[in-house]
Amino acid sequence: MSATVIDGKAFAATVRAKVAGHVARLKEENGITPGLAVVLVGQDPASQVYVRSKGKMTVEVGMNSYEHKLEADTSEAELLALIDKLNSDPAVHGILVQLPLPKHLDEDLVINAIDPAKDVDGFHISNVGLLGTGQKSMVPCTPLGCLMMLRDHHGSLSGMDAVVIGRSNIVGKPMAQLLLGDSCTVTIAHSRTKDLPDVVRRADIVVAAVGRPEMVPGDWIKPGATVIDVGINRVDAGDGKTRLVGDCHYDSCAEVAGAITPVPGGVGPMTIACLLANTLTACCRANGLAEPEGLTA
Ligand SMILES: NC(=O)C1=CN([C@@H]2O[C@H](COP(=O)(O)OP(=O)(O)OC[C@H]3O[C@@H](n4cnc5c(N)ncnc54)[C@H](OP(=O)(O)O)[C@@H]3O)[C@@H](O)[C@H]2O)C=CC1
Ligand SMILES: Nc1nc(=O)c2c([nH]1)NC[C@@H]1CN(c3ccc(C(=O)N[C@@H](CCC(=O)O)C(=O)O)cc3)C=[N+]21
Repeated sequence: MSATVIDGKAFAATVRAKVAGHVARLKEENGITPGLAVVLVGQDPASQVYVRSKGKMTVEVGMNSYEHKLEADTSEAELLALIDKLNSDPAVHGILVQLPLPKHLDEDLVINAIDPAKDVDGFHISNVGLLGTGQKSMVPCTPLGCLMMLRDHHGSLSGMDAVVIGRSNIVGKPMAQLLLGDSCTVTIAHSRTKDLPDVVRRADIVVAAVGRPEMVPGDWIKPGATVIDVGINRVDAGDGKTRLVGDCHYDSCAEVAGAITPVPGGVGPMTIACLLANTLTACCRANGLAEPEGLTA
């Protein structure tokens, strides 16, 4: 069998076009322009690339983008003061603090200082709790993007066996909550899981969010299963250059799977599209306007 390739790049473009349509209407009918503030602390090159591409796409869909680049040695008090300012700025509807933060800053403290209504990453404890109890919340972008692709491919996910490999707060745990919300039977695997290959072999849906290049081989995949590869790993390409690979071994998984997301061009672009969708949703909620349909979980 040769898997259907789920084209995240193309799907993300349709999500952004939908967002852009709503933004245009918000401007015209309500005189409101959604605004997204991205805060980057330090000079990590990979983070700088992401922040630049987020800013570019924010502007492309018609929103205002506010970038705040702080020195690596910024104090916690300075960062908290900036978040305070953004929390009370009515032009800012979404706030994203790029992770990871430099070691001297307490990530939990910083994230929980963001107004939950503006927490477009969905990392604030209030949003985590709302998601866990099935209430309206801000849903983390990467898992939301994965869910959108799964729903689009399968229609209903009800009753499917799903295995999420990875239990991080930003991907694995919220992904498991969303799959449970769609009535999958969910297993969360991690570094202490016994017989990981056997666990993965039971799954109709495999979401890999580990951070280990090409860790999941094709012979772990149940024939016909759907593989969502969240991993973004930069590896040596041999010729002095580097290339991106996922957490799944693409060629061998694609031979057995029914459907698979590529890296690059899979989950990554959907993450950014969902960030813009969340910013639009936050803006609508802040202004008491109807939320766009199909852009939240
Ligand atoms: N496409 C996108 O938009 C995004 C991609 N990513 C990528 O997704 C990947 C995961 O990110 P993130 O969740 O932040 O990573 P973390 O490092 O926070 O979590 C990794 C998880 O994988 C588990 N793990 C590690 N080794 C193994 C193993 N050998 N077998 C089974 N489980 C293992 C860990 O288990 P334990 O808890 O026991 O240590 C942990 O739960 C990375 O490649 C990252 O770059 C992340 C965010 C967005
Ligand atoms: N507060 C916070 N929120 C995040 O959502 C967040 C974060 N911090 N820190 C870092 C991770 C990583 N992440 C990615 C987003 C897009 C791509 C993406 O668009 N990737 C392209 C390739 C990009 C390239 O070529 O490097 C693709 O997969 O096709 C990847 C990774 C968001 N993260």
